[in-house]
Amino acid sequence: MNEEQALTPVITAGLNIKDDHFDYSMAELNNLATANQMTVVESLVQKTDHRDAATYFGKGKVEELATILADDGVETVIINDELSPSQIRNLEKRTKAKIIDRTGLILEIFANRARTHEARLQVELAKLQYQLPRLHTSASQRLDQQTGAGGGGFTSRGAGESQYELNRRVIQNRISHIKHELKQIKKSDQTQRKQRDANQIPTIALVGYTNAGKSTIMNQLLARFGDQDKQVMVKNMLFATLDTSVRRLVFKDHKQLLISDTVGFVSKLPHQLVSAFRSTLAEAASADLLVQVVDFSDSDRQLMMDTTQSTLEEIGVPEIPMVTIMNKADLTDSRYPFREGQNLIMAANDEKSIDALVELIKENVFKNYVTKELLVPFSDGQVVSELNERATVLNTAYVDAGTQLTVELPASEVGRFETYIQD
Ligand SMILES: Nc1nc2c(ncn2[C@@H]2O[C@H](COP(=O)(O)OP(=O)(O)OP(=O)(O)O)[C@@H](O)[C@H]2O)c(=O)[nH]1
Ligand SMILES: [Mg+2]
Repeated sequence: MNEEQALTPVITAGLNIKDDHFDYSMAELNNLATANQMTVVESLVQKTDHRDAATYFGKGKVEELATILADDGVETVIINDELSPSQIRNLEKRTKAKIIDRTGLILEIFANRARTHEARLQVELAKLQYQLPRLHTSASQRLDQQTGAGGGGFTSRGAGESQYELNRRVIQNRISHIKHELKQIKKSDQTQRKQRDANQIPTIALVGYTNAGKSTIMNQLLARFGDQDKQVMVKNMLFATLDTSVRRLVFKDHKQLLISDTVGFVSKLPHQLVSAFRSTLAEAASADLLVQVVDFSDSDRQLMMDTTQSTLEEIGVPEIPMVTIMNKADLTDSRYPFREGQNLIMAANDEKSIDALVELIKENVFKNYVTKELLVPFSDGQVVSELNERATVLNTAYVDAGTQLTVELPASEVGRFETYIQD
């Protein structure tokens, strides 16, 4: 992203209807705006007990908003909620500004940030689904049928079809086209995952609120146990990661696992994006262990953990064992690394913390491992190489009858080596 790009000045506005977390969600809205190359000039809040059906804010507040916009010379307003299409239209009419609701803003961030083909398709799909009910039906939108204007070039208008109907049809066609393409991608992803499952390498997934430090932790693990060249992007910004990256970690004892870094969650996730998340998080859904990363230095962390939990449920991630990492402890007074059952207080940039994290992960992922003594005749040399590759060989000795090994291996694998096991 071009850091030099000019920032768009905006005013953020919210309606507080007895919401205990209102200040938090307004602060988050401002961060979302910042993440979308905007600069928040002013924030406007109305405390009320209902939303106005026509203009969302009450009449007085709308006037106040229009005055502030004129005084500040700002032309864009971001609203902390999903508005109905007519509320957006009415507000635009009365304020003469461009109105973007929270959903629209998050969709814009995703659209600007998506990199892979799949992520781009997912975001386009979400945007089209958001646009569909927001198409204008007013008479002014009905263009002369002979001009064929605005038809997108690849479809022609049927007899008696209005511009509105045409736009609708173009969007619907595009939606089914994208859905089809996504299905194909999903199929090949599933094949890849099946292959990984067949390789029996356990997988873990980093999940949690946006900006908690998932990618930073991924990179620290890669630096020590993976491919240094395969680092992922870290940024102090909401939604730095949008695509899932899967990497391999190999520990000194030969045990290996696959780790995936995923998109972060945010409160009030637009429902149009839920399926985009579902597909991005398919890696998490099939993981053996979820590593929830929490920003321990944030006073709203409980809310973030609740959001993580409800988002995982919403996108249909099944009950998978989870450990919780209280990250960024260096910004708190807490002692770290500090382990408490399945929780760990740590800091991503602290070596001892990473050691403790690896220990916690290994305990959970490799818990069904057993240690066995094996005697492999020299004639079965390939078994020794297989064990060296796939199991943790703790000791090797050569005796007259063959190779004697002490190995640690998954209980599920024991059967395959039954004939060599000595007891
Ligand atoms: N002080 C401190 N900062 C951290 C720590 N871990 C991560 N950060 C910072 O927090 C910011 C966000 O880190 P990321 O790793 O990008 O967070 P993420 O969870 O991947 O965020 P998304 O990709 O947006 O979901 C960056 O500026 C990191 O340098 C930590 O333990 N201590
Ligand atoms: Mg990230």
